[in-house]
Amino acid sequence: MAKQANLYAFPDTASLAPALRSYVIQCQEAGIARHGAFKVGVSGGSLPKILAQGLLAPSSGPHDEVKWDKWEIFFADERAVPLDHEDSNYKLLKDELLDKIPDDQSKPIVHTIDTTHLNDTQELADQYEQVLVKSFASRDSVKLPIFDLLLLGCGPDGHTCSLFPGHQLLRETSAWVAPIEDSPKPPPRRITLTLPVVNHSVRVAFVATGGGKKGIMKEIFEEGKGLPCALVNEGTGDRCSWFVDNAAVEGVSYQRRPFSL
Ligand SMILES: O=C(O)[C@H](O)[C@@H](O)[C@H](O)[C@H](O)COP(=O)(O)O
Repeated sequence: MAKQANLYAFPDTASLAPALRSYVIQCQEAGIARHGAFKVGVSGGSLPKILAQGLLAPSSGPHDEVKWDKWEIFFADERAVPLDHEDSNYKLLKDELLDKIPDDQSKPIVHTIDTTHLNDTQELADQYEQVLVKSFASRDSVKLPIFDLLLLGCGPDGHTCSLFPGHQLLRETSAWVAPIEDSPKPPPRRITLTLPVVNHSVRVAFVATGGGKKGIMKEIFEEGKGLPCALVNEGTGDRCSWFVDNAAVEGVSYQRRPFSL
């Protein structure tokens, strides 16, 4: 049987966050061992807050250190808005996490969109793809960028990044970063990593919490039906891990795994 996504369920966010921290640190160490840096993509939603809960906690020792100076942060998707706009995923990450990193610690490199191209989402996407090209070596020599980790959310319709159910963007096979002008969830104009890039990541972690998620979690894990989150599960197998609370997976028939590294 093909290897399947890991489902880790916790009683609440307070117990999920430290496990997510351990998982992220493991990915960080693997990235540093591979290429001297940790290249991570993040999305918006509730993720930055839960991530901050885990990552800003005090270190329990040398094997539990967040090495911010090695981090290169990218956005799995971003809205075509200024960086200080309420809809900006960068602003969300900045407010929830980046601004709270203590002053005596180094700061990560953060790759934001180039807001001079906000009026042209194709150009915005192309420019962001060039940021990836520079960081992951030239596009000619690298077929797809390989993130050490993508940290993603799951929308109530099963979307992830800005890849929405039934949207033609799910069939994109060439671009690394694509524009979308008709996102069913506002704001409509965004850019997003494409499905091949997501599925090529060394590891993918979803964070989904709250009882509002259980209907869509049932669909993703029991039926699939081509939902974007299910396509990532299928494309990444056991490289994919879900960090959820019990409420989000109540009644979902899929084997939970005890969390351990
Ligand atoms: O760009 C967006 O529309 C949101 O960022 C979205 O993709 C979010 O990640 C999911 O809807 C999960 O949201 P929650 O984590 O808040 O449930």
